[in-house]
Amino acid sequence: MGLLSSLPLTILYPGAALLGIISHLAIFIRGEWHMQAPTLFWAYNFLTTLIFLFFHHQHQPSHFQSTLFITTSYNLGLFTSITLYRLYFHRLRSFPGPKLAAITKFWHVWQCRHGKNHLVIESLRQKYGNIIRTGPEELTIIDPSVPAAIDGSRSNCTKAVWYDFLLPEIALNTTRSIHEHDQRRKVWDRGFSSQATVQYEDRVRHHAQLLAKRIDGLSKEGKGVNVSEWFYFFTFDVMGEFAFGQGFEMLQSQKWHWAVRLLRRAMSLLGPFSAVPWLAQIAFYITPWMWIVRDWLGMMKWCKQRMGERIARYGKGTERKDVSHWLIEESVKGGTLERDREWLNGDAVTVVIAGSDTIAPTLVFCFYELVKNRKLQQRLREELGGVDIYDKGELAKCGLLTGVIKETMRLWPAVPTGGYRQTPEGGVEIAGKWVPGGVTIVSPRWSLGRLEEAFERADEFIPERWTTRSEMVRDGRGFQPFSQGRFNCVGKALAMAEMRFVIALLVTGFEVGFWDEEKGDRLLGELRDQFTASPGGLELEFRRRV
Ligand code: HEM
Repeated sequence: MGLLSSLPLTILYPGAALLGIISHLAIFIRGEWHMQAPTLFWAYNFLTTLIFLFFHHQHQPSHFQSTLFITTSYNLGLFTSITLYRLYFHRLRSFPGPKLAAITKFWHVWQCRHGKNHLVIESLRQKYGNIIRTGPEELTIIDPSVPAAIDGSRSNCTKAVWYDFLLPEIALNTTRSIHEHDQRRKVWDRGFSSQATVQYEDRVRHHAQLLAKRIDGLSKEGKGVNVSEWFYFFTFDVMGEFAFGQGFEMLQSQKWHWAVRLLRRAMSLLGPFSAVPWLAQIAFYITPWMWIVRDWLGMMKWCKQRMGERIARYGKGTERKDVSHWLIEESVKGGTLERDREWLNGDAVTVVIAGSDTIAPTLVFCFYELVKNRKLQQRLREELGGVDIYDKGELAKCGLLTGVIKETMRLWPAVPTGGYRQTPEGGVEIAGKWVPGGVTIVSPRWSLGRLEEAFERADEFIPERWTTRSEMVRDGRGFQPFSQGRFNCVGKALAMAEMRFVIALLVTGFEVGFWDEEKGDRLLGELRDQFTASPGGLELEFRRRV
């Protein structure tokens, strides 16, 4: 510090700038830094305060100004170096894309401020083609071969930094360690074996019937049904039971449960801020009082308490088997219940979000398509006419029903752009291009489903492409609504069975149309991509069939 005071400011400022350049080239250029964000934040603040106090102590008349100039010089050096490097020397510099996106992910945050990442990427595709540099270290590749390249059995890709977003919470779908994931997945697979899922089906049916009853009630009162609420009430109630053996009782109370409300508000954070996981770390550690962070932490606390109660019920003979039963059983058997508490809490939240926030939007969009095309609705009803809809096997054989669900998932994917992967250290060839290691790959289902080279009349809803008109699927490799490989959806079979049953129950029970002036404008206009799709409101008329 003595040296600092003897140096003239004309040397001090360029010196600070040089230090900025050196810290980029020697330190920050390597590895991942997002998890260190809170530490760096405090370290920078601490050093700035130290410099300020030093100048103050030296009775410098302009100690505030000198501190400001030193820190600004340092940051100028650091960020100029980062900018020049990312634009002109980076391994991805030859890939096309917006210049600002190559410099900083804040560009993406700004573009996604309204939660429309799926449309942002579509417009980039129109402008730059199918391979776009959407971040300093990120490529978005819209090609049917990408899902297999990043998730297929021969892929060595791992989950990208995005999955650290929710740390310190840990869960099956967020851990980035392949070893940890595979160990945990074995436990989950037991909870989703055919023997286990048979026991959940009763609960799905019970809640679906309650949903139909509520819809019938509203119809008798001459009211429209906002399916963007009711389908969520249904799926969250079912998944609450699977996770904690206790639903949210929204179908009963006919209103949002406060914890689900918190969860959905907190999920909106994933829309714009998915691009900058380090900012989420700063928010979690430094500003836990911020409203949106508070929502998330409040919801987590609620889930932890429910999981605590669920554990207390384990083995008492009164419990009904749910997903948690299998997760808890594994920990009890291994004598690791206390050690596994973080996993159990995180996994419980995963069941709730992964199971409800995916099925609900798929059902909403499915009914949107069925009311737009009443003839299709009628044909579906005819197909279901002679079928025992309570027989899962019979329903699975209904080609048009499955076609309608698949076509919904193609055009309106529940996970529109999410599922980011990171290339392995040695790099990998994707869509005919060599991609170096450590690069995030985005393979957006929203755009893949709309590729004309993969689907004939790609923008049209034609369920027959999955049944009698298979020539309309030119290249089906890109259609992976449940993902594939080791990270694929563990709840796929359950989800398909659940969706088939609810659709069959409602289509055979009701004539469904738009309510009043409704045309679906809000549904699409307010649709947000926040890892899962969050549709706007959709008011429908359900008329009980005789
Ligand atoms: C329409 C329904 C569903 C769709 C479209 C869907 C889609 C997906 C996708 C795309 C992934 C991969 C996500 C990623 O790469 O980060 C995934 C993973 C997962 N899903 Fe689903 N899902 C659905 C329903 C369910 C249900 C009902 C459950 C369970 C109750 C569930 C549980 C999970 C879990 C636990 C994972 C993580 C698997 C792992 O990392 O090993 N999903 N799902």
